[in-house]
Amino acid sequence: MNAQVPIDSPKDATDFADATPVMAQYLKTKQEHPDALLLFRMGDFYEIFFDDAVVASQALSLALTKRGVYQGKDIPLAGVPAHALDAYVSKLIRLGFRVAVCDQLEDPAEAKKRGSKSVVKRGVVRVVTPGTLTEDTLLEDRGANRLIALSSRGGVMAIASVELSTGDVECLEIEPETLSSHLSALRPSETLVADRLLQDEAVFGLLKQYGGVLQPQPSSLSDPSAGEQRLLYLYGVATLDGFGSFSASEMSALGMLAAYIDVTQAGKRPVLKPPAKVISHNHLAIDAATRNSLEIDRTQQGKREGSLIAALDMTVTSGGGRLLAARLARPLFQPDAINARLDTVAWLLPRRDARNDLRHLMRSLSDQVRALSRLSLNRGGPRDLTVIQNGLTVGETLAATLNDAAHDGIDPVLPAEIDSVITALIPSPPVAALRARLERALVEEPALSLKDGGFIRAGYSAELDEMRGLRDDSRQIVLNLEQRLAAETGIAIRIKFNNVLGYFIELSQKLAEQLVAQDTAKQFIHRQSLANQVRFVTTELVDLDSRIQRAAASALGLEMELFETLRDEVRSVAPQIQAAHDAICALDVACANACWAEEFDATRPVIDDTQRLEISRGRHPVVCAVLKSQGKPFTPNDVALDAEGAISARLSLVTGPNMAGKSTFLRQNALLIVMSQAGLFVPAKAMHLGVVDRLFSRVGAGDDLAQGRSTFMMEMVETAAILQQATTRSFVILDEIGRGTATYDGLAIAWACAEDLHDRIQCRALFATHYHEMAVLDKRLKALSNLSLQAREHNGELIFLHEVRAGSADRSYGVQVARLAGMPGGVVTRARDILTRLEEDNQTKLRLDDLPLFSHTRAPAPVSREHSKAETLLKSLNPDDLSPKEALEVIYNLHKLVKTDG
Ligand SMILES: Nc1ncnc2c1ncn2[C@@H]1O[C@H](COP(=O)(O)OP(=O)(O)OP(=O)(O)O)[C@@H](O)[C@H]1O
Repeated sequence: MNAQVPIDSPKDATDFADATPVMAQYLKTKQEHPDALLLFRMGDFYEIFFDDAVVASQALSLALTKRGVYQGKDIPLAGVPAHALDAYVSKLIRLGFRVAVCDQLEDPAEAKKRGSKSVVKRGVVRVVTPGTLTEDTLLEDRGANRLIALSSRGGVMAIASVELSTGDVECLEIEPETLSSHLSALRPSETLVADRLLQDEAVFGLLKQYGGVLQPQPSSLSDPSAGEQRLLYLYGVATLDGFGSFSASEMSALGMLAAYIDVTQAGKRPVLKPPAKVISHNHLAIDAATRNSLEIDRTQQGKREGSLIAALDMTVTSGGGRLLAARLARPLFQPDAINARLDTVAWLLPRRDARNDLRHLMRSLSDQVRALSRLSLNRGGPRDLTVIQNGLTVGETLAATLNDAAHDGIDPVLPAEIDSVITALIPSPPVAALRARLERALVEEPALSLKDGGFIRAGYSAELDEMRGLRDDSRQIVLNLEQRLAAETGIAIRIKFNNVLGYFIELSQKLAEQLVAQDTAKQFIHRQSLANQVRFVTTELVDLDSRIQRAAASALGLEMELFETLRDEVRSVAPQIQAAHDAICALDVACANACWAEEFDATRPVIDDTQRLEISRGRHPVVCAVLKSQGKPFTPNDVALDAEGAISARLSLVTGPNMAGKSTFLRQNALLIVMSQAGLFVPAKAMHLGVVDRLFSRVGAGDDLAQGRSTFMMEMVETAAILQQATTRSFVILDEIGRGTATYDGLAIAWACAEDLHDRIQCRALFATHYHEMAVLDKRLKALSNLSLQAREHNGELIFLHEVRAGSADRSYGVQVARLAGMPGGVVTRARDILTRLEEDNQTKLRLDDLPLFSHTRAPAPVSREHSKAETLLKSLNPDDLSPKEALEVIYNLHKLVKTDG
């Protein structure tokens, strides 16, 4: 949802004559951020005024009150405690709002020095939007959070994408018809798009569906040359030459991102990697409908549980989890690149001990790049430094472990990926120096917040140690004073502290009265009376208080300075930290796949650029795991397809009873292709894959009522897209095309699609159908074969074998499956009866191998219907004549009859 914030704040508010100085400051800030909810820091709260207050109070269930008057009207007010900001912002973001956070930029005491009426300086420190989150509390652990920009120049479309929390930036040129494929691979949380492009209905429709929150941008922001300037500023470089060359549309998209980052981060520059240029043709294209139907990263119900990634993900770091998801979202196309990934898994597979050591080490890591991103945006704390330190230390140990494994004599050839992982993890001299410094500087478990201090180790800075000494000594002096006053007065004096009064003496009412009655009472100055307590200070205590505050403030101030120095040092080696992090993610993914391969007996696919697909004893990675967890077996199946038709058919028709496993078989083969091209081992005995350029799946669509399309219409739209876009190198699975319409229309459409796939497109394809009549196609189409899944009837029971065999099935056993599903016995018997008659009828009326002739068909003749025994019994009764006992008897009789009927 892209929530619009209604703004009722004064529009012509240039002079704010009627406003108090603080309100004028608020109104001016609001004018600069009209589209965001403004959270305005006042003391310990973020206050929200005017219509924002009304909206926020509803969205966050806050009390709506009022404070002051503007132009004769009360000003509505809501507020959230400053310490709980993240939680509230997160809720607002989830609801689709943009939130501008306006902070106090100086200590109120500073402002007071300028005069009693002066206002504390405030400014918007960031605008929080769904695509620009950086806080762990606001982000999903294993999910990417991308902001993208879509642009079109001279007929060329481009997407630029940034993940602010990890620093990943990329851009790519795309063909307009592949927009859905790219959007569904990137899954942006927020999309920037030039106003002009939104007028294109097709683009708008896709963005609405897959683009997250849309942020239309004026065309001035999509100008490529202005974009270049913004990029230079964002990266703090004088030229972009080092980044490679970008087309006008890529530059326009990158420029939109840069402008948006500048606004939302209030001018702070995150550490970003140079934009990686993605070449669409180097990847397997998977359109949105296919991705959805294959349930790669989530099920059709939107859950991770039950998806391919959930079944495969054995990574131990969140970065590794994100990388695995990214690799599955965008598998590769070049055999060399795929084989390079597979080499790594193959190398790790036999080294079980080393793998366990590596995984154990990686488990101790926190998200380094997210910590780095927060530090670069001045949002990080001491714990983020610890995360970096730990990452560098563990990285070095990982490199050493890999080095040892490389010399274990099992296989002298080191895969290129492992080699580059080791290189990235061995620290350069400045990184090693930083690690050593962080180790010396930081305490083991620093506080979360910078303001709490105490994170710098004693002994790191002599100056800090001295100030802390002073502060701690003063505390001892307070204790001494407490004891002395107690001795002098004979009263158990307690010295306490709070932020308002500083140090004070607190006594119960009774003790206070005793104190006041004494001669010594003069030195005690009354400060406050509460219900049961009275508070005093003494001049000595006030003096001591300010000394302590000064020492504590200077110690904290110095700690902050030390923090900033360390942070800048971290920032200066950001590229090396990012490279080490990326290396760990790649290692994690490879180790995870090796572990998965070991547990699920997976194999390395042979990848080349033939046009074959041969799988021996393949298994569906998700269904097989589910059945395994229930202690049930999964039946492996083979497939052999060759687009050139040399070693096998290129198109197989798959028939078989309902529930026999047709859909599972189709999807399993598509998923094994996705896994192989993502560089992962696959659940099969053997697999040979000639790389696929585009993968298409049309499997059981649901209604898309939101778009006003029926099931059948959706099915036709998706099938049309497949037939228009598939190439000889594509792989297509079509499941029960045409089932959503009248039988003959459906059969005609399915038939024509199969012919088109076979004759014109000539790609590898599996086509499941219940139209058994289509089996005769194998006589006409030379590269088409029939496969079927078998079921047997045994003692009236239907037994599914889940085994794929050559040849076609002759029956669907739909009626038996209906019975298994618990359909009432009477309906099943009746259906069986109708089926027999329809079959007899069809045999005389239809000759479907002459398909074009079958349009002269008649609807089947109505079938006479006999009453069941239960119905006859019921008809013979008059309920009014029955006693309760007789009625009960009738129920028992009916039950018996229905059981025998069923
Ligand atoms: N190879 C297999 N080994 C074991 N069980 C299987 C296998 N394939 C499928 N199954 C089981 O059979 C169920 C039905 O499979 P599936 O949905 O693929 O059948 P179908 O033939 O497509 O059915 P329909 O024609 O009704 O859509 C699955 O949920 C799974 O539990």
